[in-house]
Amino acid sequence: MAQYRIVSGSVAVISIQNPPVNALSAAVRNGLLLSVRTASSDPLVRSVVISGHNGPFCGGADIKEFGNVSHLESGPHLVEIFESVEALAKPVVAAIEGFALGGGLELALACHYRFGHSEARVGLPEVSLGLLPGAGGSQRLPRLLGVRAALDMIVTGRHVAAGEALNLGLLDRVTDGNTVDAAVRFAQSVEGKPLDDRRLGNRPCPPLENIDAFFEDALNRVRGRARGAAAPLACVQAVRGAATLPFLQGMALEKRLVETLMTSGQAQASRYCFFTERGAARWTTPTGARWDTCRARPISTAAVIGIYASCI
Ligand SMILES: CC/C=C\C=C\CC(=O)SCCNC(=O)CCNC(=O)[C@H](O)C(C)(C)COP(=O)(O)OP(=O)(O)OC[C@H]1O[C@@H](n2cnc3c(N)ncnc32)[C@H](O)[C@@H]1OP(=O)(O)O
Repeated sequence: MAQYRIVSGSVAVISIQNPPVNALSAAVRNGLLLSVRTASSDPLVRSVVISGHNGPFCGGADIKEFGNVSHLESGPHLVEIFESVEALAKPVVAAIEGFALGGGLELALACHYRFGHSEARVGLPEVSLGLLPGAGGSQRLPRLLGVRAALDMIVTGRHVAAGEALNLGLLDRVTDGNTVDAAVRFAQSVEGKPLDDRRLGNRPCPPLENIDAFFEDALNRVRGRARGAAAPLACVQAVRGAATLPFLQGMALEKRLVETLMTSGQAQASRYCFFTERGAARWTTPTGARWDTCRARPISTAAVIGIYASCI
């Protein structure tokens, strides 16, 4: 779901509500697109803030829906939602608390401004799921950060802390206080200002010297580390597309690459690992004891069982 409310007379606050990580399930995607359209058509609304309900901004696409066509198709595609956000004629500010990961960061990249809490972290960890950021992230991030920093984030999938994200230019501002309140005040201050420069889809990628050699080297390094994994190589190809193609052609390349990865055995196995690891952490004995709640019993006597064979 997405909650929609108007604050301070002119700011629409859209809040993603899907605990525990505010993943972008079909219901959230439907709510988000409807809210964006409502904000667009309401003449009283002059700016928009997107946040996560009760803490985290968004943990990304709903991984449970992957491989389930009927779930995926019961909501709009992320690419369509993010295009509507970016195209909105009113400033949109992402208010990031907790984390913005995968599709969550891709949503923030479609916003015109990004505010983060000082303890928030952001990242595009799709590669760990055998995927690439397939909702515009592979095309928008290089346009914002430049190829080197974007490629590093996309190929490693690492989580970046707010301070580093601010230095990289990924976040526009960081606050220790209430992120939504700060974002609302800022949104009001930029109402009516031009937005063209703020739309990453409109920007060219910052130029890079010796582009062919750079990507050849990147592919070789990734090939050496990837041990047969397809996703890291596809990530390099997609970022190369961002550096060399117009935005829409880059988006088409990203789509082709992610569609191939999504049905691969490697992606299916990675999803299985994701949920199994979390299941293992919840495992209990039949009495309900868990690794983190039980205590070792004291040992008072011990015996050694076995055969001792000495060499003569
Ligand atoms: C269609 C376009 C093509 C591709 C686009 C892909 C874009 C994507 O967004 S892919 C997903 C990218 N996101 C991630 O990889 C984030 C995965 N999640 C995490 O790393 C962590 O869960 C966390 C968000 C950092 C939170 O960690 P923690 O607080 O330690 O909680 P957990 O125990 O890990 O998770 C709690 C609970 O939430 C479930 N969950 C987490 N993330 C997702 C998700 N993205 N979708 C669905 N469910 C998610 C997790 O399984 C746990 O639930 P259990 O019932 O306990 O398993």
